[in-house]
Amino acid sequence: MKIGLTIAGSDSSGGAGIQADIKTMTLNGVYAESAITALTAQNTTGVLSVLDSSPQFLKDQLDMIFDDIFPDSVKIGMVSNSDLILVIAEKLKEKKAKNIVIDPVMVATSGAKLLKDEAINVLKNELLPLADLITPNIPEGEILSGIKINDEKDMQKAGKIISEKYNCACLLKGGHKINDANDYLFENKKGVWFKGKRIKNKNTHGTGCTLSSAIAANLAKGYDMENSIKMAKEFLSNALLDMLDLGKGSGPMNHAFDIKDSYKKLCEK
Ligand SMILES: Nc1ncnc2c1ncn2[C@@H]1O[C@H](COP(=O)(O)OP(=O)(O)O)[C@@H](O)[C@H]1O
Ligand SMILES: Cc1ncc(COP(=O)(O)O)c(N)n1
Repeated sequence: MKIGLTIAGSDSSGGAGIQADIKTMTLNGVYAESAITALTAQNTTGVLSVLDSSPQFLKDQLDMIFDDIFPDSVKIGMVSNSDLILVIAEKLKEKKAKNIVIDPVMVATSGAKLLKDEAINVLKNELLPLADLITPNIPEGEILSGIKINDEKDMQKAGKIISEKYNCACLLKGGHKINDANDYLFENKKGVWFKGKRIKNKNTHGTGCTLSSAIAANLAKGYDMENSIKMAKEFLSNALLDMLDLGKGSGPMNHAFDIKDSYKKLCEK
């Protein structure tokens, strides 16, 4: 059994964060471990409050994980302050973690800020250089590249800048209304598009978390970067296509679309 680790925040509504990551890794055939950076009180309409883990407690979680069941890949999501970012950077280096996927979560789909302004430079200088892959959305891509992104040409420029700056692969995600949900990978001096049909579904809470943890699961299983992304995008599209409709805002997807019949029976009991 291959092992995936998610280092991220808990989403009380279950659609994003740690909860989305564990479901995604599990349903992609990988055993999931978790180190929780923060508890959020949130639902599909927004984030009410956030309780950060202490740096010492995050350190303890990472020690217990790495010293026992060593993960084959690591996905990092919401980390709201610089002290926690520094703990993660130090531990990833100390433990020689591999296959590191960083989703540089800054703002939730609902609009809530999940990364403090003071932490952006620490994220850029200490954590991103450790990544094998960074998966920014368009607004995050603008902050990391320093350029405005208005079309697919700009996505290509920004993806190249980010990849070269942090010496890793960069998957710039096009979910934010620029195009047909096409994502752009820049890796080893070359770019490739992952085409996606935009699905008419307002329930996109947790798409970024789901994509990055599916990629991490595939890397854990030994797939290369391009195939890991291709399969992860398929998984995400299928979860969106299931048209689950929960909550008053932008709701979660159905990660368990693939086991629907047996799952449905369980739900009916
Ligand atoms: N309506 C949609 N239909 C199909 N794919 C989508 C849709 N919205 C987002 N995606 C895909 O979901 C993934 C996450 O993208 P995005 O929403 O940009 O990230 P984030 O959740 O970090 O803001 C990307 O692969 C993107 O192309
Ligand atoms: C704990 C946590 N982590 C990440 C996200 C971002 O997810 P999304 O941008 O898809 O809302 C979130 N809403 N909550």
